Amino acid sequence: MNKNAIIYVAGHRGLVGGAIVRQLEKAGYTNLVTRTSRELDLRDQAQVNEFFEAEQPEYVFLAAAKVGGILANDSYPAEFLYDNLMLEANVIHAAYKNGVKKLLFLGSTCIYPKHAPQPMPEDSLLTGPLEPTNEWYAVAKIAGIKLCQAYRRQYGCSFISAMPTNLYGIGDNFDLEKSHVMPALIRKMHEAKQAGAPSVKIWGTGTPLREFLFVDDCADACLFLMQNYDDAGIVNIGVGEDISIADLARLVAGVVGYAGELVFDTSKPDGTPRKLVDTSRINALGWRPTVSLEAGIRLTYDWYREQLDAAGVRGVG
Ligand SMILES: NC(=O)C1=CN([C@@H]2O[C@H](COP(=O)(O)OP(=O)(O)OC[C@H]3O[C@@H](n4cnc5c(N)ncnc54)[C@H](OP(=O)(O)O)[C@@H]3O)[C@@H](O)[C@H]2O)C=CC1
Ligand SMILES: C[C@H]1O[C@H](OP(=O)(O)OP(=O)(O)OC[C@H]2O[C@@H](n3cnc4c(=O)[nH]c(N)nc43)[C@H](O)[C@@H]2O)[C@@H](O)[C@@H](O)C1=O
Repeated sequence: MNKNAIIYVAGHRGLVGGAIVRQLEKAGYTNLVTRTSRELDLRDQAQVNEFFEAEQPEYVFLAAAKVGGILANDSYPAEFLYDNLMLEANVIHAAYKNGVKKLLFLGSTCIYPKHAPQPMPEDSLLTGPLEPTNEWYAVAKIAGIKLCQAYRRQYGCSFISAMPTNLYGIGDNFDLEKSHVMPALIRKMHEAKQAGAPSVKIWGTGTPLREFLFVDDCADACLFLMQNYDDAGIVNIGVGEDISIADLARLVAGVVGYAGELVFDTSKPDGTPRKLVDTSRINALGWRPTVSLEAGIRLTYDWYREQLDAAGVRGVG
């Protein structure tokens, strides 16, 4: 990618798309094209075709998707399947039709079977049943991977797919019903501290194991793959270490400065018991993350408080 190449970042207002834009700008790329979902609904094929014909992007980071935590995935199976299938099919097909030089599709580690070997290697894809709370989303993401591989095989398109582990960081969604666990814990602990509440509810048993990657590290990996990788095989992006949800809650409580009790609400789902990716493929290519879990939580908490401050919400403790 030369520095004035036309680069379309789909989903630039989201957690990952926002971080990709920050990385691209930091690296000196000057010709970024972005659209909000209001300006361009990627589920609409006519709008997508018109956009690609007009803008002629040379590179595409496909970070637009219908995304959410365990409860949102479990509650809205139709949208998680339909929206994601439509938008990725439209973007990938238009990228082929308009001669895009390279496209990076973002999947997720929930594409792997619920009981995949740990850490999960890329070749465990499609070797067993999926985790029921997110199978709709996972099926759409697997279809996106297969679209990239099909257009590469039939038409020689340089379309690649990356599978990031659970992400968090600046620009995250802090909605308590729809978010992932990290922003939910930060918000719950912060509000409990402000209110002097004696306890905080943590969903599930606290025993599931998850791996967390700071989003700017993920964006760095996306840029690295765009520049250094061109193959049909999918590539995991992760840190290679996991933590139980109970220990994560204790870590977040420490960063926020909340000393109350953690109560486990077992009426909420645990989801997959463990999700740790095998990162040997991306490590062998020469990429590693740089932000530790505790440092990443601190950066995210600082950013969250800045947002509250800017919105005039009491709670900067
Ligand atoms: N968050 C995580 O933990 C993980 C995320 N990923 C992957 O990273 C990618 C981005 O996720 P993340 O940044 O967290 O998600 P966010 O929800 O933060 O952002 C998604 C973005 O997609 C855009 N979007 C959604 N629907 C449409 C549509 N119909 N038309 C146009 N744009 C649309 C939204 O645009 P707008 O704001 O304009 O409405 C939004 O900014 C996804 O593919 C996801 O699978 C992978 C692993 C983990
Ligand atoms: C990225 C990934 O994200 C999702 O999978 P998930 O890892 O299960 O997601 P999660 O972050 O929502 O939960 C992780 C764990 O944490 C527990 N947990 C505790 N307390 C809260 C809580 O307050 N909120 C949430 N959301 N979870 C909580 C929760 O019960 C679960 O055991 C899928 O969308 C999937 O499609 C996907 O790709």
